[in-house]
Parts: sequence; C-alpha cells; structure tokens
Amino acid sequence: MSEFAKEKLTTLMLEYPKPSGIILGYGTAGFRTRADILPWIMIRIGLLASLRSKVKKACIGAMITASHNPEHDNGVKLIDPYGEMLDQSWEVYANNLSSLDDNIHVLWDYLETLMTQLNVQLNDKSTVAIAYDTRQSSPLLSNIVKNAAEILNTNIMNFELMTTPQLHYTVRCYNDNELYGSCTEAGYFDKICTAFRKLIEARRYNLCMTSGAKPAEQLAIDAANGIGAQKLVYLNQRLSDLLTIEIFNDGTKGHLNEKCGADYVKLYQKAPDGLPLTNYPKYCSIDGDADRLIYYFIDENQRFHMLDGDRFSVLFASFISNKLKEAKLMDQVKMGVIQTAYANGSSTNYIVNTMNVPVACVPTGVKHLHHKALDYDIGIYFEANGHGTVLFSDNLKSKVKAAIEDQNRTDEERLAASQLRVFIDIINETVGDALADLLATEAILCLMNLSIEGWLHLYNDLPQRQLKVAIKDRTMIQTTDAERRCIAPAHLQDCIDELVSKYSSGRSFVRPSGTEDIVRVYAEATTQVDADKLADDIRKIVEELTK
Ligand SMILES: CC(=O)N[C@H]1[C@@H](OP(=O)(O)O)O[C@H](CO)[C@@H](O)[C@@H]1O
Ligand SMILES: [Mg+2]
Repeated sequence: MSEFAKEKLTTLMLEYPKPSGIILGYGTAGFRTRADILPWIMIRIGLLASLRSKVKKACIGAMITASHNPEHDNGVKLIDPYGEMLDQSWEVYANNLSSLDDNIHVLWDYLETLMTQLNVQLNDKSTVAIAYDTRQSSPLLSNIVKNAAEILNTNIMNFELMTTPQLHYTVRCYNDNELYGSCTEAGYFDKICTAFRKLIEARRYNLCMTSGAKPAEQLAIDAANGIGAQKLVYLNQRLSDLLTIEIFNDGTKGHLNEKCGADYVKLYQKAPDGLPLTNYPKYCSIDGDADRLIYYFIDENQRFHMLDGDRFSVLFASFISNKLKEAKLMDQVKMGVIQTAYANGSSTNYIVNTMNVPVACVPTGVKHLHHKALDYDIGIYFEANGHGTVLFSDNLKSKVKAAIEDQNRTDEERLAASQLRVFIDIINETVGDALADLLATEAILCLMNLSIEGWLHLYNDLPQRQLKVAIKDRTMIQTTDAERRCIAPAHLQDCIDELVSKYSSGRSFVRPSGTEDIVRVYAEATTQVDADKLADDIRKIVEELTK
C-alpha cells in the first residue's frame, strides 16, 4: 500500500494516541465509553468503515453517539448497506483493530493482511456517511473518523447533526438508489409526514362530519436535551394542523439525558425533570439520539401511567392484524412479534392468547430482535425500553399492492390494503425510530379511535422489578434459552426455580449486562410487594453463588 497513506496514518495516530491499558470491545452499542478516551478508536473505526464499504461496494454509515448515556460519554456504531447494524462477523475485525498496540507498523501490517484476506485494494471505491448527536465531543470524534477513512481513499458524506435512525434511513436510501426514499433529511421528513397526513386526514374528515371539527392532537415531548429536540421542530412545521407538539428539555437549559429522556422515565417509572405534568392529555420521552420512545399520562386520580415498548408491540400488532383481516390478507401472510425476556409476561400472554399472534423471544439487544423479525412477512419488534420497529417483507408489500389494484375486491378490502401501504411508509424499517414510531402511534390511535387510557387498558401489566447487582466477575453468570435460564454457576437455576415456584405468576431471570459491569435481576409476580421480594431473594442467591 502507499507510503503516503502510511505517513498520514502515522500522523493521525501520533495526534490521538491510544491510552495505555485500555480495553474496548465492540458491543451492542458499538464502541462506547468516556468521550475523552475515545479519539484513538475513531481512527480504527474509520479504517474499518472504509474497508467494509470497499467489500460491500456500498455506502457504510458511522454514527457518533452514546444514546441515553451521560453527556461525558460518546461512542460510534457502524451501519451496514441496508441500514441495518454492522454484521456480527465484522465485530471480530472491530475488536481485533481495537486490541492492536498503538504502533503504526502493527496497525499497518494488520490492515494489509485484512485487505488481502478481504480481497480489496486501497484504490477501490468506498463511501462512508457520518452523522453525530449533540454532544460537545461529537464534531471532533466524527472528524477523526473522516480523516482516517480518507487515508484509504474514501468518499465522505458528512450529514453532521442527525438522529441515529435518520442516518440508518439515509444509508439505506443511498444504497438502493433512493427506492426506499430520497437520501436527505428533507426526504426523510417528506416520506413520514406525507404518509401520516394521508393516513389520518380521511379519518379526521369523517369524524368531523359526525362530531364537528377536531382540534389538532396535543402532545408534550421530553426530548432529553438531545438531537431529537431540533428534529421534532420539523414535525411541528409540517403537521401543525394535525399534531401540536410542545417540546420540553430541548437542550437550551438542562443537560443531555440528565434526569430526563426515555431511559430515565422507563427505569424510574416517573416523569422527567423539566416537563411539568399539567395540561396535556399525553406525554412522551425520547432518548439522546432519538431511537427510543416512551408514552405516559396522568389519570383523573393523578396516577402516573407509562406505556413502554411492550405496549407498542401490542398496539402495532392490533392495528396491523385488523387491517390484514379487513383486507382479507390475514391467511396469506406470516406475522409475528419479537420480544426479549424483559417483556412483561402480561403482554406476551395478550399477544399470544388474545390476539393469536405468535411471539418469539430472543436475547437482549436490537440486533437479535431485528434479525429474528426478518423471518416474518410482518415482524414487529420492540425492546421493553421503547426501541423497536416493524419489518415488512417484499412478499407482503406485493400482496398489499395487488390487493389495492384488484378490482374484484370490495371497497372496504381495498381501503384497508391501502391504509396498510401508507402505514408502511411511516415506519422506518431500518431501525427503531422515536419520530417515526411517534407518528405511527398517533396514526393508529386516531384510526382505531383509541384514547391513551383505552390503549393502556388493553391488558394489565404484571408488577415487575429490575435490580442491578455488582459482582466480582459478571462472566461467571452464563445463560441459555434467550437468556431466560442460567447454566452457570451450578445450582443457580435450581435455586431460582425453587424461589419462583413460591409466587403466583412468578417469573425471574438473571443475566450479565452487555453494556455495564453488573448483573441484572428481573422478577415479576401478581403484586408489587411479591415482585420486589422475589427480585431481592434472587439477588441474595446471585451474590452468594458468585462470591
Ligand atoms: C434491560 C435493558 O434495558 N437492557 C438494555 C441494555 O443492555 P444490557 O445488556 O442489559 O446492558 O442496553 C442495550 C443497548 O442500548 C439495550 O438494547 C438493552 O435493552
Ligand atoms: Mg438511543
């Protein structure tokens, strides 16, 4: 490879040296840690993005964000050609690059070997699309990714401030010649806003005829002081006659994700700071990079109620299966909901037994849910924390199109099919997207004539408790069966089984976190007291058996 490129890489490495003793792995969230110790890894990820692009002959995305983590953290994740997360087989290269010593010869040798193995050349075409969230550290980190990728002759598209799902969407559009949508932020808003308007305008017109003009739906949103605040403004501009969004925690005062955002609300089951619970029928929180969404409201007795990812699965599955039935397409497509073990048992029960939709359980982490969702014509997935989306197969899309065009079908059947087609356009199929999911949720509530209370009362959650337990080595805990059962340490599962059997509707599991140095305990039971007690009993067993 060229000496010139090697010299440039040397300069960059000298400018951003790897701190001694640091070990950083490419996990569920890509590379993520404190921002001040991240610059060196941005060099390596820039090189990797470039190689991935050369191999796939497609644009690869690099998103700089640490999502719901504090402002002082940051991270980077790569996005594959169809807007999906980096293929797992490449996480190995990411980890290899991360573990190499900070020595130009070592890094250069590895690059040359990898390029031979992957059969790519320095001059092969490559394109990397970069975007970042609002963290102070983001512009510098993104610039290092850019400089590193350019050493391998890569064309850079810098989208600067974007939400994570916007970049996933943009990469997909770029690579499929804009079949999925136009490859700009304007194109993104155009697609989801036009579909939203189409879907609900007719319905609102009918309602208006029967019960008078309907005012715009009102929502108050906590934007976690992150990038979402800037982007929600576009929804307001385009949809103000249908949806009035008041944006709180917009970054002008508070700190990113500090006592606010979807993660905070889900974890503490209470309203965020900076968003007074007055006057609004519905509230939402998104996270720092706007890929998670949580709804909540206060009932007439001043009680706080939260609607999380499980609730989105139920709502989306209800709407879609209604439309499939109305369009007489139900028998021709395979639909499924994908959850993790953290899904409330009541939601699973409702989906399987009341809605008759199959549920698959997979290990924690969006990539597992997304991957499994591809097995269905309609794969609906949400993590309980509010991250999720729906995937529609080509088979489903062509069946829907054929139904719309089939003159032998009734008007009702064709209307349902066309509503389904428009609904597909609101959804960001590449990844969970708070903005797209918000519009999809509002459209469904309007079309199903469902209030937020009505949505909540579809089923009752089982009380649950989650605990974080610090142990000396979390790898001592090993799991199987989509993390629902422990295989190590010995006897832990027997003890869990015995404790769980003492509680009515009891369920509990233990797994090591993939993102924090802790073990998570989950428990649910018929009462909150029982769920708390079960979780605490399991915590003691975990501590005892991992001493
Ligand atoms: C219980 C829980 O919320 N776990 C989160 C958390 O993973 P852990 O492996 O549990 O730390 O972070 C992941 C990445 O953001 C997210 O996908 C997942 O849902
Ligand atoms: Mg996020």
